[in-house]
Amino acid sequence: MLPRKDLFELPEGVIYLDGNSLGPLPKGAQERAMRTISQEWGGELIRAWNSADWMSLPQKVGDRIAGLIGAAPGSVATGDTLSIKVYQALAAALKMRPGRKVILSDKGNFPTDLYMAQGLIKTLDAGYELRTPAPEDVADAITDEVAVVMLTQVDYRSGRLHDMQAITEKAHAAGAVMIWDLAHSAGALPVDLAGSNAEFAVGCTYKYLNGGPGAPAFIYARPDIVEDVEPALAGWLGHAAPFAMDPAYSPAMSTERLRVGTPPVVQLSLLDAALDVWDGVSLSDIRAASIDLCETFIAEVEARCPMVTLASPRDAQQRGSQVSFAFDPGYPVVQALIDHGVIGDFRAPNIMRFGFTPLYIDQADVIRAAEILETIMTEGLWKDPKYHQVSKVT
Ligand SMILES: Cc1ncc(COP(=O)(O)O)c(C=O)c1O
Ligand SMILES: Nc1c(O)cccc1C(=O)C[C@H](N)C(=O)O
Repeated sequence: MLPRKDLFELPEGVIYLDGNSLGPLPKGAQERAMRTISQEWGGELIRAWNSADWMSLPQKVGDRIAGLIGAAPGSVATGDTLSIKVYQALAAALKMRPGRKVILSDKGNFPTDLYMAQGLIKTLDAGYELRTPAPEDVADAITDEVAVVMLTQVDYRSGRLHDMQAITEKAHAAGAVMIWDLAHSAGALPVDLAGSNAEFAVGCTYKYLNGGPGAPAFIYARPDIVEDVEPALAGWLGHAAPFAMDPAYSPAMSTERLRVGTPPVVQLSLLDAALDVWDGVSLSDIRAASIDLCETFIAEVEARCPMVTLASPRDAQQRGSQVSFAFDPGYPVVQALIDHGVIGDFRAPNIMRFGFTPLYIDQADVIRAAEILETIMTEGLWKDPKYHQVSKVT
């Protein structure tokens, strides 16, 4: 059943190992976006909110994402950016634990998650503290001072996987609220969000869900607590009756209260079409194929390139759907790889990062990518000065 390369627009001659940063364009998505623009917006104008049912699109897409992360229909809202959703989840979670002053994350978390916590702490000015131990020390750092544990399940740099079930249980045993960032999990591996019992989860849709650059983010609130969730950003589309235009805010009685303003309709319809590639796909099959691809890549690269060091967990069960290698200087090596048709990316200070997406990457791609890396390393092609010019986006 896998891979399903024919469902994607992939440029000829490119091995794309960066779907963990920006997924490729699914074939139906372009047509759907064009239809939304020309027929719905162009032809229907404002009537399209009803005639094309734009108003239901955020919830419809939320339900499709819910199906991919082990959440119940109605428990996932879409819109805004992941940074905003992190802020909302954290602000709501802190309100649920008055008297506790510690936010626990880890020092490997993606910068925006940490910045959101730092910014919120400053805004609240109520003595909150952000603690960021090493990822492997998080479980031991969960104490009864902790209000919220906020972690990204798969570390964006190393691919290290937190044990969602065990950490959530530990957080709850200590009386803390749990927030998971699923940016590098949704569409990458099976997630049992409802089974984990976490209160909140957030994520983006432009990586493994292939929603395109700037695609809307998502937020989950556990159904049994949602009516107690206090929205920090009380936007009109999170109101129980937006078109009542009531000057007083009254939140929707569902995760919809975590919506803020007007949904990005073109991106949402594109994402809706992009999610079609998951029809009939089992995430357990994806996980098994992803592990095979990662294992092959590690074995091939280690056999061919002794100068690089594995910077991801060696145990596949402790790793998401990416493999990182450390090398100094990694940046020009990645630029040379891109120039030779293998797209991965570089993360400072010295990480060469490769994402494995079984929907459109197969074993032959992985072996070819390792061969090209070997040529670049053994022939020193990366030393060419043109690969040392630093771009804005790495
Ligand atoms: C774990 C994680 N959180 C947040 C973000 C970014 O959030 P935003 O979509 O708001 O840029 C990323 C990637 O950019 C990420 O990997
Ligand atoms: N969101 C991105 C962007 O707007 C530009 C370049 C990269 C990104 C990313 O998503 C980076 C990604 N979260 C990472 O894991 O590094």
